[in-house]
Amino acid sequence: MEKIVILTGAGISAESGLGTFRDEGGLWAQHRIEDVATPEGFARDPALVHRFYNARRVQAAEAQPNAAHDALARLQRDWPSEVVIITQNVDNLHEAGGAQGVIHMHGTLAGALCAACGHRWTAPPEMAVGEPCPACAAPTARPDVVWFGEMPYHMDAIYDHLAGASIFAAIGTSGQVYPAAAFVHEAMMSGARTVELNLEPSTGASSFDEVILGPATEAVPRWVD
Ligand SMILES: CC(C)NC(=O)[C@H](Cc1c[nH]c2ccccc12)NC(=O)[C@H](CCCC/N=C(/NCCC(=O)O)S[C@H]1O[C@H](COP(=O)(O)OP(=O)(O)OC[C@H]2O[C@@H](n3cnc4c(N)ncnc43)[C@H](O)[C@@H]2O)[C@@H](O)[C@H]1O)NC(=O)OCc1ccccc1
Repeated sequence: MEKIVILTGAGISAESGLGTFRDEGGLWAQHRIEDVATPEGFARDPALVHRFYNARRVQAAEAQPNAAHDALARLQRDWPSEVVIITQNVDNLHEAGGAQGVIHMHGTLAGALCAACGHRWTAPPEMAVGEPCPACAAPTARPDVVWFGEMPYHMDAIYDHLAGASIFAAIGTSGQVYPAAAFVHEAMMSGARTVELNLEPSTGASSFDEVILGPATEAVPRWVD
């Protein structure tokens, strides 16, 4: 039976009230990537970075999954074969929508990470500079997210899933950040049928067999059902 692999981006959470990165007034319009989403930025000004992620953590905690998240969870339940969801998003709206085993390749807002010993724990709503690690007590707690220049999480598992995909779908992503933006090529190489669902054609739209345009809360349930 056909294995489905799905990659999601900020666009799937936009209608849940979580800003995307590159759209008008998006996160990157308000903040310089270099300052808030790089290890160098964190070393330079950890207070600024914690403020950025604390605000997003509080916002994400109040957000509700939308019809697109729900539809993917339903597909996972009803499809007779494996449906794998890989997300670039650091919110947990897929899980809140009922999805299982979601692969967070860029980490999660809900997690804290010790930059000294690698210990992970549940992040408090507001992380503070110098927060001690519960394992080694080093004052080097950081958000458990993948910053630019850092290796994304679960890459081996992701490449295995892409190699076995019969259907690859990219939903709500602009296709501008790597290695996620290259997953469509990995999937095509293993003979998968590829479809993009987005508000507008992404940077990599021409690489897909099919492009379905529209808001995720309309396009995704229609594609699933
Ligand atoms: C800017 C870009 C050129 N730079 C990179 O890609 C860099 C460098 C790089 C690596 N390889 C390259 C090759 C070429 C060029 C550059 C590179 N990549 C890295 O540094 C990565 C690490 C990148 C991760 C950075 N962290 C993020 N997030 C976590 C933190 C945080 O969230 O704060 S990235 C962050 O931005 C990206 C945003 O993209 P989208 O989610 O697509 O969001 P965007 O706003 O752009 O687009 C939204 C889309 O939705 C649509 N939309 C809007 N509303 C709706 C709606 N309602 N319905 C449907 N669609 C909608 C819009 O039309 C739009 O198309 C996401 O990945 C998101 O996680 N690490 C790495 O490469 O390690 C080595 C390596 C290499 C190979 C293999 C293994 C390792």
